[in-house]
Amino acid sequence: MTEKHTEFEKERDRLSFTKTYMDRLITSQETGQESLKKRQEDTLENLSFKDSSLRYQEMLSHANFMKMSKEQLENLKHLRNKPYFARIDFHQKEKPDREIFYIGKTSLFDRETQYPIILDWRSPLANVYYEGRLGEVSYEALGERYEGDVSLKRQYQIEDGELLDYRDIDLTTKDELLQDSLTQNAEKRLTEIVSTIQEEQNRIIRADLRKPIIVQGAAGSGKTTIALHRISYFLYTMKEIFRPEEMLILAPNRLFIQYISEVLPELGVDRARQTTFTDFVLQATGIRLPVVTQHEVLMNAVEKSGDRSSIEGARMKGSKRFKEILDRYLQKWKKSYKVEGDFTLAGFKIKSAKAINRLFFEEYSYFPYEVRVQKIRAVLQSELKRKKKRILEKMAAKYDEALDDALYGMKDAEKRKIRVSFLITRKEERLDEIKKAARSSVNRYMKKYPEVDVWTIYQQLFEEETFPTAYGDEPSEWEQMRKDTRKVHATGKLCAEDLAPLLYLKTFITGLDPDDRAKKVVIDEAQDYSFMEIFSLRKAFQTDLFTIVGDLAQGIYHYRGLENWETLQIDIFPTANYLTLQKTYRTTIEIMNLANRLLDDMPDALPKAEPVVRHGDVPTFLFRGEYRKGDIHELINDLVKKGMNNFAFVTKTKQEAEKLAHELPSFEIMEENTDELGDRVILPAYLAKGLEFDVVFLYCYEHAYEKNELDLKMLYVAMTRPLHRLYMIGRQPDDFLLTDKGGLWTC
Ligand SMILES: Nc1ncnc2c1ncn2[C@@H]1O[C@H](COP(=O)(O)OP(=O)(O)OP(=O)(O)O)[C@@H](O)[C@H]1O
Repeated sequence: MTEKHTEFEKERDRLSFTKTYMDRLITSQETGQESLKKRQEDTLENLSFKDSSLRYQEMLSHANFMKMSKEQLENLKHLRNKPYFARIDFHQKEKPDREIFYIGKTSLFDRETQYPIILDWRSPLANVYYEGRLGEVSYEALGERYEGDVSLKRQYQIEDGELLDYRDIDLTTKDELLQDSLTQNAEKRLTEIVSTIQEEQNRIIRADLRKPIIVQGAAGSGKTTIALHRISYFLYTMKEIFRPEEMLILAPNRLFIQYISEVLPELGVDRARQTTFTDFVLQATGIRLPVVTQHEVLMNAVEKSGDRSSIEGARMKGSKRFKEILDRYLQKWKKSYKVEGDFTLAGFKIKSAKAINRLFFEEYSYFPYEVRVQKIRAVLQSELKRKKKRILEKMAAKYDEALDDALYGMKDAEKRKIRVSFLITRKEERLDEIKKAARSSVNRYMKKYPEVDVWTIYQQLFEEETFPTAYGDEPSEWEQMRKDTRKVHATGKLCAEDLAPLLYLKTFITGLDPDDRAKKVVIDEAQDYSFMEIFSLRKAFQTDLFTIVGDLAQGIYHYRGLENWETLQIDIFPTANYLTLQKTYRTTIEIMNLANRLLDDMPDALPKAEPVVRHGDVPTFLFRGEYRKGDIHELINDLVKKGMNNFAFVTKTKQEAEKLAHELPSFEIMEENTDELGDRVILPAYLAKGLEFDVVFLYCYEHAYEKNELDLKMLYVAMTRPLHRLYMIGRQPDDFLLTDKGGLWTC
């Protein structure tokens, strides 16, 4: 018997032991659940309306427990088919022996000895598997540093609970598991990659969780995937402090949310909130108006080239300069909260205007204006309550004194009678008046504060008289932007670039509702965010826990988006860790080489993406005139036979996508709000961002790509979408900036 064979047997035994242990757990959990269910049914049957709330609470906690163990049970059953994917042999310095640890998606402990049968991939010790190779290593857990020696790293191929193969990784072997996983098709959209996380990716997932992180990563380098794995790691490490619902994932569009949704449960983060920046701000501000999207602005500029005003407007409203304008406007608006006149009751001072203003402008200065107002209301109410009694007593005493004077000081009986009766009635009336006034005095006083509606306040900023006071000595193009904004607002719409300022004003004026708050935020495709957007999010959530991932080479909204990451580091997240991802996993060397050439013509000096060694067919140009519909279908059928599952036609503009949809009825056109990504789709390049397909056809009808920054970036996005094949169908190679170099069409 060979050594490998004996070892294989041992591994098979180990897998069988793990599965048996899991089976026993599953059976005991199922029995436990049955008895819990029975108990619940009994309680329900015997429950009457007279039962105490304690009984109901007991039932509720049973139900919660059942839910929890049901989830655990489902997890266990799911894991049983692939309990672990790797093993490390680790000899910790202080310990006498080497220990073997199996690493899987979640941990499993021996109930009696508490020894880990499986280690969670997110556990500190598992880091040793992802970091570096064999030999001396160290890891940190609960603030302690442990050192030791890794003598073996082994990867397993397990399917349906059966061990198919294993491979040992040493200094020379390449990661075969990774190679295997990359040759698969995009049948399941985005997947979890816990078994093949690479060293540079692991560093991002596990980078200091208390600090913000900014990641510049090439197309296909795993930014989206890594950001989601980082949430999973975050929740695992910080489970005592954070709940999944407190995480917010901001995606570029709804299509993308649907695209990532499959991987979230796999990583145990499906309860994290996922939305787009637009939807989030509309929800947080309660504004229900249609938005002129940035795609519309972009398409307007692309399709009707020449109209630059909306692009210019977007650039201004996304800038740091605009934040300063808003700050000035807020300062001015804040002044309207200064009250004049003391808060009194029946002429008695309850609180002076000076003291009230001090509360607003000094003591409560950390709160949004409206929260300060509510706090002042509460203070006035409580002071009124405290002082009202004394005022009534004083008033009653004043009348009683007058009564005494009348009773004992007036000699004329008739006059005395009239005076006494008047004073008694007046006293009652006056006391009633004061009590009545007390009921409404706070409300009346609070009317001194301005009425707020963030949308109205924002619109007022663009009024002819208001704007100059906020924008100071800006050049005249700001005046054009002001007029353009007014025009859009007059149609009952708002521009995409209005959202960040609205969120900013909302944060300072009213603050976010508790339901809208988040404690950790992930921003994907961050290159397309403007300074104002990221700044407003940082202010709104008042946390530094941001994971920001993006690729400047894909910044198709560069006119409004971030030009570089330093701006974020300097002005928004000074403590941020900045990391890069250069290796790219999605596509083949041939496709990436072609796409990489576009980077040479881009204004920013961006490093080229390094494809992980995977070869494929050379990208092909097809003349549209010669290539008819029938040919395309034939080509697709051929590719299906070769195992390709999903296909996308990517156009430069939306108009072209619509035209093509008429020609290819078996393909579905994708819109911003489409929430299901099909297997045969047509979409413009800006919507393809972040997505991937087995095969991509770049299609040009009449809108060819030109050598300007926007087109280069759109083409780069489009070219980096395929996993396996790239075709370009157009009138001429130049439509895709291709030139003939030695018989090969290249960019
Ligand atoms: N370590 C890995 N193991 C296996 N597959 C990986 C790994 N890293 C990334 N991938 C795969 O590479 C592809 C690209 O990943 P992802 O979409 O996260 O990249 P991205 O950087 O966000 O891309 P883009 O910026 O182009 O949208 C996905 O199919 C992902 O599953």
